[in-house]
Amino acid sequence: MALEAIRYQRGKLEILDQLLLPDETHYLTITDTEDGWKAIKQMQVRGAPAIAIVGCLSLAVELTDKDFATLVELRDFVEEKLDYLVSARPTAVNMADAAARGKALIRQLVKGDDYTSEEAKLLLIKEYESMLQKDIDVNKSIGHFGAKHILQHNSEQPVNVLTHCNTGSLATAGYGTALGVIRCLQEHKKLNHVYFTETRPYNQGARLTAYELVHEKINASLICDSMAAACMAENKIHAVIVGADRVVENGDTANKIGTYQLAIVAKYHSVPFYVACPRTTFDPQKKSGKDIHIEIRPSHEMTTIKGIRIAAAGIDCWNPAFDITPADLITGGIITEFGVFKPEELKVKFEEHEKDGNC
Ligand SMILES: CSC[C@@H](O)[C@@H](O)C(=O)COP(=O)(O)O
Repeated sequence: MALEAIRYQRGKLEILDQLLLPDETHYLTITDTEDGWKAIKQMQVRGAPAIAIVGCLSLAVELTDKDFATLVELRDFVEEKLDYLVSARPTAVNMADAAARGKALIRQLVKGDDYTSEEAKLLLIKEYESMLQKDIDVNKSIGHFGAKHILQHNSEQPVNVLTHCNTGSLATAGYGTALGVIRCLQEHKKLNHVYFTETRPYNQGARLTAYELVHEKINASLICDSMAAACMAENKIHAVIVGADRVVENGDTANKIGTYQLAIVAKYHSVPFYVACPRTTFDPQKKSGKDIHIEIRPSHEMTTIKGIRIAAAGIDCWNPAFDITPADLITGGIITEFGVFKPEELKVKFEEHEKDGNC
């Protein structure tokens, strides 16, 4: 059975508390945007697509039983809540993208003046509800294109891959991005072995990816982040595949801290380096990685594990949650729901699909 990280029915939202995994399976009830904001900030839900889905569905549940006297009142409420949700975690762009689309929809409904506030509210709720299935469909396309590309470059033989952080069912509505590619390779019996990093400091690899890989019975070995170079030197790795929190116009990519060093090591060992992400992770407003705001997380996420101190008391910490991988290190390509593209092609490719009404 697939892991269910987000449970939703109209007016009711529950998320699997990822801070308690793998030891405890506990679903947390989200009743409004304040609960949604807190769950995102504290990383009870994390991963760029899942952040956007939970943020938007937290607004959907808050709206369900709320009445608005006018369309303008509804619009002002929605816009304020969306801005609030975007502020929870600044680097991942998917929530900001969903907020911009939500605002555009509500403004269009207000302008047309064809709906009552109740009807407009319902349209927005339905839009956000559709994100769950859309995300799964998008991830399956990413999986398909990524697996196909990797196999074409490896004579269709089973491959060994290396991944970082958690990009699977827990980070999305289901299936996953980089982990979706791995899942697809496994489904086609073309996956030999997965090496994956523990992903310090918050151990999304050791806690969450390990949990998913065990659940899916995928052949895999956990490595410490510091073992990646030795792993590539000693084992034949056919591809490194990671997710993304924000890809900007020139293809520079923000992803979990440690991604940049993996890309450098991959280049040194001539291993193709892939980024797997949906269109909603692309931010054409920002020109290069230098323009991306990197979230700095609290020190205790480095100095303690489950409340137990592992670093000397009193030490200062620098704890950026993400780093930037320059486009020229993304040598395999960027795997999207529309195909695999070179980083510098991405903007044009997405514009073509937008024109065709696919985005
Ligand atoms: C499909 S998830 C893509 C990224 O969001 C993922 O690789 C990542 O960096 C997650 O970081 P996190 O800090 O756990 O939210």
